[in-house]
Amino acid sequence: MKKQSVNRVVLIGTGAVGCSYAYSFINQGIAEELVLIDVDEKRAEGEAMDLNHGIPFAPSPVNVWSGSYKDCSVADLVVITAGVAQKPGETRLDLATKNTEIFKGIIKQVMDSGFDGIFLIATNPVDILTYVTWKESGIPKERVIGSGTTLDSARFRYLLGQYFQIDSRNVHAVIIGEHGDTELPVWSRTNIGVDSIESLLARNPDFKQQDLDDLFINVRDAAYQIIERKGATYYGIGMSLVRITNAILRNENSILPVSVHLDGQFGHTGVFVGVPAVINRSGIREVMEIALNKKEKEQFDHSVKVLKETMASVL
Ligand SMILES: NC(=O)C1=CN([C@@H]2O[C@H](COP(=O)(O)OP(=O)(O)OC[C@H]3O[C@@H](n4cnc5c(N)ncnc54)[C@H](O)[C@@H]3O)[C@@H](O)[C@H]2O)C=CC1
Ligand SMILES: CC(=O)C(=O)O
Repeated sequence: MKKQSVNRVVLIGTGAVGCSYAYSFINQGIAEELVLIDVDEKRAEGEAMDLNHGIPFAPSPVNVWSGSYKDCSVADLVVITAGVAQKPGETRLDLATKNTEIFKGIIKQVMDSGFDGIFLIATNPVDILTYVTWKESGIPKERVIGSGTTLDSARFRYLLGQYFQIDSRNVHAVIIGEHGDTELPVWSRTNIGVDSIESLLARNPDFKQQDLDDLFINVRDAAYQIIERKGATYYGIGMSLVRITNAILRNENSILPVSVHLDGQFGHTGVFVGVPAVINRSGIREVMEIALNKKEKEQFDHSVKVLKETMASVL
């Protein structure tokens, strides 16, 4: 990978998700350069102008401009949020064919620039589009990352924090599998601070398993609930993408549940799916093959099966 003194991130897709990412990116001061690209060039230009007007209030200097695919040549990270989003009633998997076509065009243009950095994908269905990015780009799998179940896990931690009245930053919990209808909570590895869910339920009769089952349904269906109310979701994913960007650019070795290529881990190969992984400046340092109980393993296998069937239908 190239060496340079400043970090450059190129964002492709300046719609609701892309701009929420850009806004959060600037407010957290995480890199020196942010390039905006959209098929709607005027929109990208307008967003760059608007974002630049907030820079006097940013924590550190950042250069934002609307650019072209040539700007990817020396980029450290290309973040893709371009494509179509779900309409009320649509699933994420319904977007697979259309967004795969859009991605083939985008990835070709990025690679034609000479790009040799890391891809971070958010467009849905994210596990499928991350696979498409890997296949079309030829970039090593460690440098192709999907947002996976990072947002779902944040929703899960937030709701668990509300239920147990504990700061969600002290809630250690992950959702794994498809970022979509077949995702699953890893209850066997969920801790509130240093306490397991099992011991919390055993100690306090006010906490009930049924409430936790309902809580997970609200996590799984959160996108439908929000899209039904306001047409799209974007702030949560914007902040999730910035969290992953930080893990990469700051070489954090952070563990986040992202969409990664499995090479035998969890008994699967040839699929991108959300599981915990260690992320640093090289991309995915390693996939964390956490132990799952029997029910979790069955649910995970089903989720992978659905992803593989969808991949077979679009590729
Ligand atoms: N991974 C996750 O957790 C989440 C993913 N998403 C997904 O993110 C994607 C974007 O959603 P929104 O921003 O709400 O949609 P949007 O419609 O607001 O923005 C999409 C942008 O992509 C641009 N675009 C379309 N084709 C393009 C191309 N060929 N090249 C460059 N730009 C192109 C459009 O002009 C538009 O500005 C959707 O697929 C959505 O489902 C949304 C929320 C969470
Ligand atoms: C739209 C979407 O994927 C989400 O909010 O989870």
